[in-house]
Amino acid sequence: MKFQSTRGKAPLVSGLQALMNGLAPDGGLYVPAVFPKLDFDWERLKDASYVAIGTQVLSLFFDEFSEAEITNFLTEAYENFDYPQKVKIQELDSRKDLLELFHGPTLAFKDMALSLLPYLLTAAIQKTQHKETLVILTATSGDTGGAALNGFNNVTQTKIVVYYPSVGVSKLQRQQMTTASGKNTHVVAVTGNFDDAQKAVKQLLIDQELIQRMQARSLRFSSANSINIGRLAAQVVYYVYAYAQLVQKGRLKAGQTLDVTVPTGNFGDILAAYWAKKMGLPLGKLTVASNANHVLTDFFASGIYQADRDFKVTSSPAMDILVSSNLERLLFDLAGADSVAGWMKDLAEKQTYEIDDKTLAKLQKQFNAAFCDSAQTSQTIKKIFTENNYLLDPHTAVAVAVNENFPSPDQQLIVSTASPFKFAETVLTALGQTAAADPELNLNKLSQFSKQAVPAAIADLFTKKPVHTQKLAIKDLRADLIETLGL
Ligand SMILES: N[C@@H](CCOP(=O)(O)O)C(=O)O
Repeated sequence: MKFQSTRGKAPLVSGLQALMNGLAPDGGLYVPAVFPKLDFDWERLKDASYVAIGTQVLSLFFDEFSEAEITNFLTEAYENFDYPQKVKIQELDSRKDLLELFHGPTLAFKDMALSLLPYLLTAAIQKTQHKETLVILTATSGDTGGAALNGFNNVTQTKIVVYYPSVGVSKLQRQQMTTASGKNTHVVAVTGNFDDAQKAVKQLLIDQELIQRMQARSLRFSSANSINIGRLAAQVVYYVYAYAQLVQKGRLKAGQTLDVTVPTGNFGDILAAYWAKKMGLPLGKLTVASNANHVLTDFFASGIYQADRDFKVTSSPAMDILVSSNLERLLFDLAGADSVAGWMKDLAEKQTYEIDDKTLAKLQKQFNAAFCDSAQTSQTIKKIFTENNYLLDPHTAVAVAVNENFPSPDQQLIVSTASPFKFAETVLTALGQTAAADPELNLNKLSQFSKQAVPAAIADLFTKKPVHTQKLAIKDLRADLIETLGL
């Protein structure tokens, strides 16, 4: 399998190369040159394990690895998940199921890909006989950072660098990042928002002067964000697994249409659903659920992407994003590299672009999009707890609320991206409880109120002392990297 850039100006590369590069040298994102098709034998798949389905899907993307190698990566990556099947399907009502993707070590869906990416990357380094250390640049609005730091913790031949916004992330997300103990970690709070950090990362990844200095020190950039193809491929797996499980449970007949709703920020998770559909999975409408930063809702309605607007800090911080990177991959699929290159140039220069009517019509045929503000998010948390005795985190609550906007005859899958304990303060307040200033106390309060145990993965998190206390302006990140890497 070869990979091409969405902007059409970079050479075709192998899967191993695409994994290591992270971003294509022309600033575009890697996509499969020819889309693989899955063989859906539901009689067999309905009883298959997550690892077995993962092996089948990932072998199509990364044929440089043997099936046995991929099975080993997946087995080891998900070894410490707190749910034996790795992801859980939770029935909400007769037509709706939640897909819980937060049973990994940092309690967010990011663990699904970021527990695996270190295995894929280190194997790619070995197979291509590269001697360099990978410097993995990562921008986060809260969840990716913790998951990347955990996944790459002390992984040989890697150094993991995380930039997070100093304002907006939850106390628990901050604690996960600032207490990362790996010797290969560098974590910086930035005085800017996620978009500023992501823009800086993308610029650094293709900074030729820096790349040359790195080469002289036997260092090489990669990324742990969903711009990395390894993230996307790993996320396709859970849609296939979820479908198989719904068939197994009798919630779906093989071949029946399943609609999917995804709380969306950087567009990686919903793009993975679109790719699964392209590979032949019988998915229907894909619903893009946004919070008060509803740039995507407006775009799907009008065809105008308008990033130049107020950035809002909301109760669903991981989705506080105005420039959704992976939308570029979707647009490439619908309109091709020349159009994408032009739109991305407009976005960089004018913070806006407008797609043509034909592309907009194609988008609207496949996607719904709507948003929900923080007040509706709270109401949804309360309603679902009262009616279903089920605790939603704020991001999932956004998706549950938005899903209500789109009545459909088809079965619904709503992606549940984080544990409610990651956002205990917000969840307690939504439930009418008084949240304390002390985040550890809130974990216990939420546990008592909901009669659910605090997840073991975070039980002693607040006993750890933060070791990463650096705070920098975006303009100083390059100089800091030069100093940190000894360039
Ligand atoms: N929601 C993310 C933002 C980064 O997205 P990614 O999927 O590209 O890593 C976060 O929580 O950091």
